[in-house]
Amino acid sequence: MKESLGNVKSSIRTSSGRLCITVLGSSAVGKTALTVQYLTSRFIGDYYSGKDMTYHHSFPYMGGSLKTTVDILDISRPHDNDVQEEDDMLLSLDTEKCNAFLVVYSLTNSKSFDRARQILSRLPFNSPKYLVANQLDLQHRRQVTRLEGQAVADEFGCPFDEFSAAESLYKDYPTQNQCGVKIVFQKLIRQLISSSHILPYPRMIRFSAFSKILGALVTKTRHAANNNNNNNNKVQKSLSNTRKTSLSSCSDRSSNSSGNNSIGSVDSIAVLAPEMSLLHIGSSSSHLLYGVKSKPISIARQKSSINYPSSQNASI
Ligand SMILES: Nc1nc2c(ncn2[C@@H]2O[C@H](COP(=O)(O)OP(=O)(O)OP(=O)(O)O)[C@@H](O)[C@H]2O)c(=O)[nH]1
Repeated sequence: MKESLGNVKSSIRTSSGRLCITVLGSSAVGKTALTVQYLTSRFIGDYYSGKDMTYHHSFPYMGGSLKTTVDILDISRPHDNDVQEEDDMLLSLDTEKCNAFLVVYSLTNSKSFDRARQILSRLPFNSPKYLVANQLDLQHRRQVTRLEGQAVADEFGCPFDEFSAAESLYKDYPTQNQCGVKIVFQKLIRQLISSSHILPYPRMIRFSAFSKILGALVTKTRHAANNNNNNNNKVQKSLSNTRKTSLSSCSDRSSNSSGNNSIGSVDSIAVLAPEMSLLHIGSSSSHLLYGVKSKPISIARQKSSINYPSSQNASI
């Protein structure tokens, strides 16, 4: 038991700073089965119990134009005695971290329902949560009614549903629950995205603003180069000043083999960096940079031959 709780703590802590869904509940309620059902659309039936698992899940959003990685922590509870240590750990969770919780009980087991209620009462108030009753295919062994489940969910202000992780095996339970497991996880991830610092790309950088600035700079520099060297030196000086304020994360992807520092090479992006720095919010900058890369840079390439990797190669 101690070993398992040790795993619980370290799993939740190592995932800090990333989007994370933690699946909690009593032993054998189907936490692993639901997680595997979401990730693979399959019910496997027999899972190794006694080990916490972390699944790294790539989640597309904004119509597939962006992706984020979500850790799904499946906390194993091989035994249900000694809940005190788990409670302490839940109470100590940092409310600032990006954690959402899926609390699971089996509708065939009233003790697991009581435990789910306790867990909900110990979770950070503002974290996204979902209460799920599993094993809906085992209606004949039901010990907890749907109304009871709904009442607890209402008490903690979270959504509630009844599912069967074995939905691919059992087709004879209410059809509104088909694909339900997927919807639960997707709702939680969307809530996490909107409550984290990952801001949608289209609101953050405007295509027209980007191309206007780039166009103005290209024109200005050509003009300066054609007229005289003094003016050109001024432009170069302003570029180097601006470069100091640029995003440091630009540097790793902006190397130019020719070493050319003129407009149209690395400095074009450095000049644009003050605009881009609007996007540089907290730990989520890599996601935002992904948004910056996807369209505007291909435009920049058309106008000024910047040699950047294509947006398909951009990683988050
Ligand atoms: N009939 C049915 N069986 C299920 C369902 N979900 C899980 N099971 C079975 O219940 C058992 C326990 O499932 P797990 O997913 O391992 O449960 P867990 O909550 O992860 O258990 P621990 O790892 O011990 O904490 C397995 O034998 C599953 O096959 C379901 O929706 N319907």
